[in-house]
Amino acid sequence: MKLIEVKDYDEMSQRAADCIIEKIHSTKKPVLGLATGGTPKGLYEALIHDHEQNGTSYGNVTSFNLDEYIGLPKEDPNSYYHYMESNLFNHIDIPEEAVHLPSGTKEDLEEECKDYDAMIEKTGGIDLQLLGIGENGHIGFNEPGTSFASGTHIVDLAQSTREANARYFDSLEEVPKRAITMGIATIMKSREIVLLVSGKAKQEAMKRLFEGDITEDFPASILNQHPHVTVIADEEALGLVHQLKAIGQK
Ligand SMILES: O=P(O)(O)OC[C@H]1O[C@](O)(CO)[C@@H](O)[C@@H]1O
Repeated sequence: MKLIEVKDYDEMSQRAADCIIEKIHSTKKPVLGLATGGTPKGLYEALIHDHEQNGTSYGNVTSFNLDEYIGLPKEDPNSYYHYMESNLFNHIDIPEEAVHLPSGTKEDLEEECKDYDAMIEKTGGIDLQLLGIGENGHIGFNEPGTSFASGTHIVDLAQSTREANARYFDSLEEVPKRAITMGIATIMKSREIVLLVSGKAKQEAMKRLFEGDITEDFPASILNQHPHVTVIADEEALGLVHQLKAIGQK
């Protein structure tokens, strides 16, 4: 894994935007894997700014999001579909038919999982997958214990994940208990992965990631086996990693 150490959230967002813009310019029909959560919001703002100022076009881009809550329709303000529209898609020129999120409202969710993986394959696979990380090491909504062989699937959300995401809802009770997520194997098939990490709350997760033990108890650890991962992390997130290095150098 390549590590880019940055000062703070804003620098992380700009560096990540640069990676994506470069990918769009250098790829004929770029396929982007996109993420939600608090972490990529600044990156999306930077992409919108660049689109407005420099005219970077998303006319040839196809996107696949990592995950969606089960039971929330697209219009729900807490659905990830709504998040993507308001934080990115409504402000760039990506064609409506080119954006994909797994649906959490289909009657046959098992079929939706299979269709989602098939659709990614059909477009030729993901060129660049953006990831955030949960404090427990989840990527997408793949909670600890998820099989590394998993394709897109339905998950029961960990209580800690529901609590962390309750800040976006009126109450914890309103946070859905299940989600549909790209699996670990789906994510690992991406040709390139960019993991964004910011803030003190992610220190422990960064320490575990860079310690390098690969275990399903810590889903992000599998990234150590991917040939092309860039981690863009800020000083706060790297606090414990720096301490580890300092101890190793003594
Ligand atoms: O970016 P945040 O809000 O810290 O969330 C981290 C991770 O948790 C999720 O929001 C899921 O809980 C992911 O989408 C994200 O990558």
